Amino acid sequence: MFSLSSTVQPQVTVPLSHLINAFHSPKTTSISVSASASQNQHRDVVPEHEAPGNESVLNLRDLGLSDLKIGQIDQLVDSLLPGFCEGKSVSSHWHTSHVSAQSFFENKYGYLDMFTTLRSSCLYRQHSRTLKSICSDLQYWPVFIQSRGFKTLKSRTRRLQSTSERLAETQHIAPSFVKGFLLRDRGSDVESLDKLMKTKNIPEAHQDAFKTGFAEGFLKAQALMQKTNDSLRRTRLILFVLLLFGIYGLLKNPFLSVRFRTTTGLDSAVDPVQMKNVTFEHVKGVEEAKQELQEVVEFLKNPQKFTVLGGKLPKGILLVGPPGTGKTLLARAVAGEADVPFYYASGSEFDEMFVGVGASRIRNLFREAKANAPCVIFIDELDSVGGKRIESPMHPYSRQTINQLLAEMDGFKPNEGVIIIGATNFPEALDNALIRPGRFDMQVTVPRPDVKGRTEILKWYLNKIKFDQSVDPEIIARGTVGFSGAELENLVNQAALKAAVDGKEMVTMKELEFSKDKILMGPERRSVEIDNKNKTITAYHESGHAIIAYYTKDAMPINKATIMPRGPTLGHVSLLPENDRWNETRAQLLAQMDVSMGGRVAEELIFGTDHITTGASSDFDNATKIAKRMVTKFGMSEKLGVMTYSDTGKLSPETQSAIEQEIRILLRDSYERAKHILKTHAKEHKNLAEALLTYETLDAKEIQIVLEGKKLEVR
Ligand SMILES: Nc1ncnc2c1ncn2[C@@H]1O[C@H](COP(=O)(O)OP(=O)(O)OP(=O)(O)O)[C@@H](O)[C@H]1O
Ligand SMILES: [Zn+2]
Repeated sequence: MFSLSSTVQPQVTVPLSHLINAFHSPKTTSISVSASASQNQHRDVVPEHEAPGNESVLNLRDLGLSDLKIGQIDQLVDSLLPGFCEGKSVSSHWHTSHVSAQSFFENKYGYLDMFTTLRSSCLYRQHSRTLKSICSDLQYWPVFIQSRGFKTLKSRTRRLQSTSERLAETQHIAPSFVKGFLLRDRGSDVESLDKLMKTKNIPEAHQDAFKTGFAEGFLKAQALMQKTNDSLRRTRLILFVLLLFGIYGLLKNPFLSVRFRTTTGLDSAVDPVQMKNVTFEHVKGVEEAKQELQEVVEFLKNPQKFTVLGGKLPKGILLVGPPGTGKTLLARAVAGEADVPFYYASGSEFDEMFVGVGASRIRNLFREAKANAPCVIFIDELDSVGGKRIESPMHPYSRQTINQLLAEMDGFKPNEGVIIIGATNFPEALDNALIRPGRFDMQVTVPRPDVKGRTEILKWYLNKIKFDQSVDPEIIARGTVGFSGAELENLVNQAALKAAVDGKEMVTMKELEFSKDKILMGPERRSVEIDNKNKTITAYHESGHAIIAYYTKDAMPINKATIMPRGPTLGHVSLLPENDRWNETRAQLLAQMDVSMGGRVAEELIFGTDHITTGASSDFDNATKIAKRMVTKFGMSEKLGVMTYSDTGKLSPETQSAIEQEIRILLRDSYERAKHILKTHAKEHKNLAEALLTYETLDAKEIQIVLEGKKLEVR
């Protein structure tokens, strides 16, 4: 509430000239309001004794009114000077100015005119050239900043004050927030109300009322304004920071967003990782690769040793091998063995749609690495950055990226201590420039592990879980030809999960076999309902394979037989090679064909020719492939001789039919051999099929027991 107490009379003596001066708007400052104009309304007005020019300028702040609301001032003025507000000369101006905005632009649009603001600031005067260009750029932007909240009486008083002192500046009416910045540090020349009343001879009787009135209003307004001021300050700060960002962005790079992306993407690319915890101990089954990389480790540990002898080590090493064989692990182990920083980057990170982004990432990566030499830079999927697909519309800047990589590799000396290790699954896809001497000139093959390697890898990962002593990693290794290190790790993990699900305390062979089959053939399909007739057919079919494998000298040993549906199959028999087979003999190939034929032969012998099923198609596929290779590739047919026939479609019709003839004979003979074995061992065949119907799955030992005519222990 802003009201003067009722004791205050309307004819209170007020320093009118001061009030008038204080309420003057910029444009009326020069108009001197003579005391006589209002003399007839107030009897005790102190006469104007000072000329306007000499009079010390007084404003609302001097009176402690700087935070009063407009309405409250009106009220105050009205109670102090009844009829004053009706006076045309001053009051009309007052009313107009507090409803209108700071500028015509703002009045019209309700937004700040940013450009006028900038132009009117002293910043603009100091850095006129830079800001002028920004202004001219900015004005085409459809950005307006809402100015709500800036129009306070405080800012108006400041304006009044600065106006009286620097009239010229007020020609450009700057919004209050800029004014605020400009006037913020000015020293206050506020005189105390006491001093003021003394110098202006306010009668003592009215001094208290005068003070109380002002104090009340001041406090009230202060509380109301506090909130506005806080948000005002915050908004000022935000706007200022945004403005600085904008200016920085414009000066630095027109592609502001790209710039930010680059930096964030790059950070992850150049963060070195100290790989002390990974050593060659952790990489199993790739002994040759480890040996070749050992000298790189020596070099990183002691570069001087190599420099003294004048030896040059390759700058780049290319690890080539199928996915999951441990290439990344090997590169980490090199850094770990030498105890140097390891920089990991994936080739696909450098593949960017924007000009120069990939190249600049490479530049940064190498700059960072060189500063921390000796170290290892590892670029995974090198083919995606160093591939041959130049000028592809999907990767318009890949050429730039390759060039940058080449330039960086040429840019440091061989003995500087930076070793670049690249990894790829397709060395053929690499740009030739990358694999010439001086770049990735050393190739290390990381193949799929052999049976010995697989055993080692399985042992390594089995040691990380709880497993039963009966587990024989070698048996699993033998049955996982072609598995990579990553797949073997997965196999052990799946077995551990299976054991946990089944509530077992340890992983046994059963879980390991289970997860092997799951990876090889897909998950079991227990939910599939198979009728007894089909089950019986499957049991005899699978037993047929097993019997042939068991009684054929050169066939692989049986590992397991099952009639549990899995993936697309209804059952299967798995055989285990004793070793990885690098070479196969004619007898071995024929034995494989015979085992394949065993399924169909069994169906025919047991259920009759009319009841054979479609279930043998993949067996025939397999047998036919072997026969065809024997004839056309391995020179194992007497009739066609030791000659290879690569493109059978281009051969003469005679040769083609001769090949077909030979394949047919091989298959027919194989079928007959299988028939002979199954007829001979009909009893064992029946026993095995019935055991399968009872137990669903039989392992090698159990099959042997059944075939020896012994009884299986009840499980
Ligand atoms: N020889 C191995 N010895 C031990 N663990 C291995 C081996 N090979 C692979 N692994 C396991 O498999 C994981 C994946 O291997 P890694 O990432 O090194 O393969 P990669 O050859 O780099 O594959 P990609 O070509 O897909 O990048 C490794 O982290 C490790 O746990
Ligand atoms: Zn079959």
